Amino acid sequence: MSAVEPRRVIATVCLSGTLEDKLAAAAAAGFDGVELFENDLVVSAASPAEIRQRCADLGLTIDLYQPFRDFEAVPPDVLRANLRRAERKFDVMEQLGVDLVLVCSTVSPDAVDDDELAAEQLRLLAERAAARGMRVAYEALAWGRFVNTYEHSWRIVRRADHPALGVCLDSFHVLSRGGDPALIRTIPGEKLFFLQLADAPQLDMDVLQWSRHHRLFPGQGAFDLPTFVGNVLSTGYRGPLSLEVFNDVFRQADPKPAALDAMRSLRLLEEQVGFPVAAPAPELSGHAFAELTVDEVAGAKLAETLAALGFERTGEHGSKPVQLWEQGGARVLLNAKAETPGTAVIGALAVETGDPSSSALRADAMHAPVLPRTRGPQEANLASVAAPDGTEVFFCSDSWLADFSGAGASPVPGLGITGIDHVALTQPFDHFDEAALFYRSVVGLRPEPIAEYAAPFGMVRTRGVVDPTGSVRIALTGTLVRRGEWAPAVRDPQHIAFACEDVLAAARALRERGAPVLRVPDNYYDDLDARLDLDRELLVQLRANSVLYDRDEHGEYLHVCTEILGSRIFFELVQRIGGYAGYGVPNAPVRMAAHRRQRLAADG
Ligand SMILES: O=C(O)c1ccc(O)c(O)c1
Ligand SMILES: [Mg+2]
Repeated sequence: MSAVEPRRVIATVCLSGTLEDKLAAAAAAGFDGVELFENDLVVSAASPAEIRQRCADLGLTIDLYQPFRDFEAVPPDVLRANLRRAERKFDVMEQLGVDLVLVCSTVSPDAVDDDELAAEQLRLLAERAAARGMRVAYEALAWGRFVNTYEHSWRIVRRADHPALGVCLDSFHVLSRGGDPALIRTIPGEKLFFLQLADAPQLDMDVLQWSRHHRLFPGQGAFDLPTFVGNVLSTGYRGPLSLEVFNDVFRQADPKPAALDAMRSLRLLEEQVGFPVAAPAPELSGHAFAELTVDEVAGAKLAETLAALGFERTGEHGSKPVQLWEQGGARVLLNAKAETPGTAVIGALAVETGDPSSSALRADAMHAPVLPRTRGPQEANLASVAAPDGTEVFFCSDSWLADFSGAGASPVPGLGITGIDHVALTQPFDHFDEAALFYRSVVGLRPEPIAEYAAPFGMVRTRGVVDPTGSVRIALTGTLVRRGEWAPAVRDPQHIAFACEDVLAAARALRERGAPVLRVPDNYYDDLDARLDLDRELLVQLRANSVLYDRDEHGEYLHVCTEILGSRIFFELVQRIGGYAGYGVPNAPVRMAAHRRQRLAADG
């Protein structure tokens, strides 16, 4: 693979805002250039020359002007009008300083199914473009009326045989139709004028709707983009890698973080196809700790619950109001820095890496800069970055423990907790796909398949991101849409799930200790019995102790939750038997409804 970095380009359609917002965001994220969408220019008060200057000031080139639609295979009078329209657009392009225009395959009722005519007319267009020092890239839309595969667009371009006419490849149009990207290798690289990249979730729907609403940045969906791009690069193509993502959420999202999300996706893709990377993600060996940001009141409640769970308060931070609680390999920090009464949120999570400084380098290369931090002279130098939802992610070896001193014995015996199994973060709507990509590209976790389910307060999806050895797990949850003000009594709950050797025994002990265990209704156990035909005695025990149960093809999962503590935290004890790989997703709606009952009862 070439050691030369590719040009990184983003289509203005990917981002929200006016053209000024989009250009500023693209430049701030480090893009080299943009595909300028006509709509963005038409609504702008700036002249094309001013837009050109603005881009130059930001260090951006305009790599493509688009789209030009419904040009080819038309009767003579329509052709005349289309050529006139094209000349007007060439005028605009001249002022913009852009020499490449994208022409999409026609969807017009005026067009006829005639490749010879299409090629002849595109050749005419290419001649007009060439006379002005410009070129035309012809793109097969997946829903094009006659031309809807890249092979077909290439046949027409070959037939037209003009140096100013080439193909624009768009991964969405190829992969959404199940096209074979290997045939791309038969196109000479110099006839590939442009490469547009988009991923998408695997949906069974009309391809135009799929494309206009659901595209994702590479690495966020189900398409095999590394293979696709590998094929393109093998032709000798060395033009830009350009993101063209039509997505309803991104169109409304703050363009600055959206552009960073886009840039991360491109960097990850570059790595996957063999471009040099600044720093590979080092191996991880587990969760070092989870830190809860609390106020005094919620902090006391959480401390009490941790004690009931058998945690020991083993230390105090040397210079900050932070307590360390431990059991087995599980470590929780309570940081009493919150000012809002009742606050209890996951402020930070920490992963153990053999090489914290490489992890920090990796994060920086993936556009997640290390956060500034104040520390005392003797304290460990911990690097952390901000996840899209604001959670701080630390990279640690075990030296951080030296910052804590003093110890206290637990008032009650431990409950067989061995470590943190996973940290579950409810993502603000708009940040779900961005978060999965963040953990993948910055931290080196692998996204698992998305589970989608109906919950009391909306359709919800959950996706785990896990390191290759399964030692670090983060469960991301989010709603599919967010409309209106109606909301559950607990907004965006978060939890820490502790791995436990015997959840039933632990649940029994918790009940005896009067710990705030979440009550699970009888209907759930009746349904469990109907669905899974569990052993009688096991079912009795689960029911008596409010323990939830699930199984998959690998094994079984027992879990028990506490009530919500403070604003949005609960703890969970989980027991994986025989390689169960999930998070008890079928039980999530039961838990959500139970937490609402608990909250309403407490408020009531
Ligand atoms: O949806 C469209 O119309 C459209 C326009 C231009 C493109 O490059 C594309 O892939 C789709
Ligand atoms: Mg396209």
